[in-house]
Amino acid sequence: MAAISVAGLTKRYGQTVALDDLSFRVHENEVFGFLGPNGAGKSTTINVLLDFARPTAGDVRVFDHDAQRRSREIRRRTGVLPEGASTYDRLTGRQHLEFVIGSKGADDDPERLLERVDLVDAIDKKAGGYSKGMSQRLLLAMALVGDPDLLILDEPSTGLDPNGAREMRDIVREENARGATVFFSSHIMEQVEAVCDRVGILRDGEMVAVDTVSGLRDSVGQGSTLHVWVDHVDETALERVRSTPDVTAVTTEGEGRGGESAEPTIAVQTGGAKTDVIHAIESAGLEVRDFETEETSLEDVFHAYTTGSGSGAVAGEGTRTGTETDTDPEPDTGATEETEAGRR
Ligand SMILES: Nc1ncnc2c1ncn2[C@@H]1O[C@H](COP(=O)(O)OP(=O)(O)OP(=O)(O)O)[C@@H](O)[C@H]1O
Repeated sequence: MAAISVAGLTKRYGQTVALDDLSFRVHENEVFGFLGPNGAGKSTTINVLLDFARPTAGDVRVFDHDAQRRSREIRRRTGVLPEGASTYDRLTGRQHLEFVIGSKGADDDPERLLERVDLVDAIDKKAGGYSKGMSQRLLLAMALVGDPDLLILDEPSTGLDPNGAREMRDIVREENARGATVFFSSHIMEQVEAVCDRVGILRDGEMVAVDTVSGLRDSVGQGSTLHVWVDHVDETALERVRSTPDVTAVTTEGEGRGGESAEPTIAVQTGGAKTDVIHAIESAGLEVRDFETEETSLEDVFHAYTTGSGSGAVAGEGTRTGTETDTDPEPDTGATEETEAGRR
């Protein structure tokens, strides 16, 4: 059973198509990174998963429950850190947590939750006096109440300093080790790369790629870039490098490292053996002074897919097949349609 199954999801706001026939699955107990530029439709997708926005068309299931008809059950099993959520100035950290614990019928200890996010010292201080990062830590603690089966984190590192961001990643890993599925929406590549098993890239309401980070790297066809510093460059050497297996692009740079030396550089994009490239250069009589490899970053992959140069592969995906039916006869009336406040 998939933790999240989205099939043919379209969401329109008037003339705006926020989501366009979107389909993807998140497996149980995976950390799934949901990436996309501003306005791609990430928050809209999350709002539909939690029934804060109703789809125009499509089938959306969380733990095999229909997202509209079984939203109460889904929300009970889900911890959410919504993008742009704020805390209540007049309530303390403890009171925030007690409210969530009570409304979920959980029995967590607020002190233990705040220890996890390194905020226990401020447990009885009013959130109005919290810094942005402290508020974000409190919101993360609120999402952890009741050991949810699914954690939905929308831009969770907003307002966090590098230490806070690292702690947040540690918590994602701990939650995942406990058995939780984590749906991690962000446009910060490093965060996603550090914790996610698979990544989906959304562009203009469409999923343009779903794969592991390394699979996505391969799919943009760049492999890695080998920078080779040489004594001089000539056409014979470049031609030999171009005809080396798995080399996809060869460029030269006149400046050496730091810009002050005259050492020219050959930059080679290759999915194959680096030694083949070095041999090709040396066989043309050039002296190789140094070389280094630059892996394609997820940022490069993101750029390729969100600016139109990606290959558009959606790996390991498939829309839901079969004839699952939702058995809940009681439609949940707790939905708040399309309101920002409804996400909190
Ligand atoms: N309540 C709404 N009413 C009208 N249009 C909306 C509403 N919510 C979202 N949209 C539009 O839907 C599209 C997708 O927005 P969404 O907030 O889902 O994107 P996002 O990927 O979360 O962006 P960001 O990274 O900036 O948070 C945008 O064009 C946005 O303007």
